Amino acid sequence: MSGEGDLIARLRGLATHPAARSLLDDAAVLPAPLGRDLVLTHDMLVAGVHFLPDCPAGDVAWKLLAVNLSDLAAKGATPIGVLMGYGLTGDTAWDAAFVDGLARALAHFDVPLLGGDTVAQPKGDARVLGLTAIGQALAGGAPDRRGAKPGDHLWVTGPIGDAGLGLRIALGEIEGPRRLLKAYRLPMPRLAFGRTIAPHVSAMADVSDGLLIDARRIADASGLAVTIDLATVPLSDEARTLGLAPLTAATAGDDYQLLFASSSAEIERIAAEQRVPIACVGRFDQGSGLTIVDNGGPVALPTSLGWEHGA
Ligand SMILES: Nc1ncnc2c1ncn2[C@@H]1O[C@H](COP(=O)(O)OP(=O)(O)O)[C@@H](O)[C@H]1O
Ligand SMILES: Cc1ncc(C[n+]2csc(CCOP(=O)(O)OP(=O)(O)O)c2C)c(N)n1
Ligand SMILES: [Mg+2]
Ligand SMILES: [Mg+2]
Ligand SMILES: [Mg+2]
Repeated sequence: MSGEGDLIARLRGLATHPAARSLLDDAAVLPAPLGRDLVLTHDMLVAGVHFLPDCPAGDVAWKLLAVNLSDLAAKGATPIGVLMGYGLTGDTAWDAAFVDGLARALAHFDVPLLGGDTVAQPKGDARVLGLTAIGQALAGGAPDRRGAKPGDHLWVTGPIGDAGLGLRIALGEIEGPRRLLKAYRLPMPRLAFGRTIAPHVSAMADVSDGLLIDARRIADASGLAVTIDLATVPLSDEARTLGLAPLTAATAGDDYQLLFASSSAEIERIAAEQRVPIACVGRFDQGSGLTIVDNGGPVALPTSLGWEHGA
């Protein structure tokens, strides 16, 4: 396999949904879901920024799909299709492994590849990939980051911090169980949980950049203050064994857990029913900004609350 035509020929084998028009047309044509809002998101992955150059191509394909589906999960949406942007670097074995991994990921989430674009990247450039995910909101609409109310609790699904440790394992900085490496390379978007709790939240986002920074974004968007107790950040047993500090976990990012504001008693019932670990990590109040405490005692804010590109 080499070149644009060959890659598209391979992708054609995956794009079997009629809306994809066998990747022979200028665009995909998808019937609009009747009476439901469309949810649209686009996230990119760049080698050296989001994944290490030695990451297996199939895992990169999984992550490209999963991080976008995580944004849909945060809107309580059901995926209905994706469009992919692909940069060719001339490494044809990598391309073939990527397509195989993408096929597995699409099948796992039962989401059709509808189209995309393929371009050559200048020699030596880091690999760049993009994906647009299209979802269908629940009949009640999609939760917003702007809807938190004073007195709402801040909840997060767990664990938090495993992916950050997985990155350190991938970098060879520490040794640790393979499950942590997988948390970094193969995130699992919380689609089913997001869909079920969406009607019971006042605001929701996924945790991509870090628990603290993403919580502050919900607070800022809602015009409120948020207080987070580090003692309640849900760490995995493996992370505890490795001595992960809650503050490190809460600023590491790459978690792809759901973070939401709610005052509903339904939250704990749904989490127990779906066996999704959740933790109440904070609370929204009148005011502005982020305050962190540890078991109620004051803690100074770190200089960085999480990942910001170009910062
Ligand atoms: N280059 C861009 N063009 C248009 N909108 C953008 C661009 N980059 C980010 N956004 C928008 O800014 C908002 C925040 O982006 P981001 O932090 O990447 O969201 P998320 O963490 O949900 O992926 C989203 O509404 C996103 O669609
Ligand atoms: C090689 C490597 N270095 C560092 C990181 C850490 N990192 C890079 S981007 C990022 C935040 C998530 O990516 P972003 O593109 O900001 O996703 P979005 O917030 O748009 O969903 C994190 C935690 C990583 N994932 N891989
Ligand atoms: Mg984004
Ligand atoms: Mg995102
Ligand atoms: Mg980000």
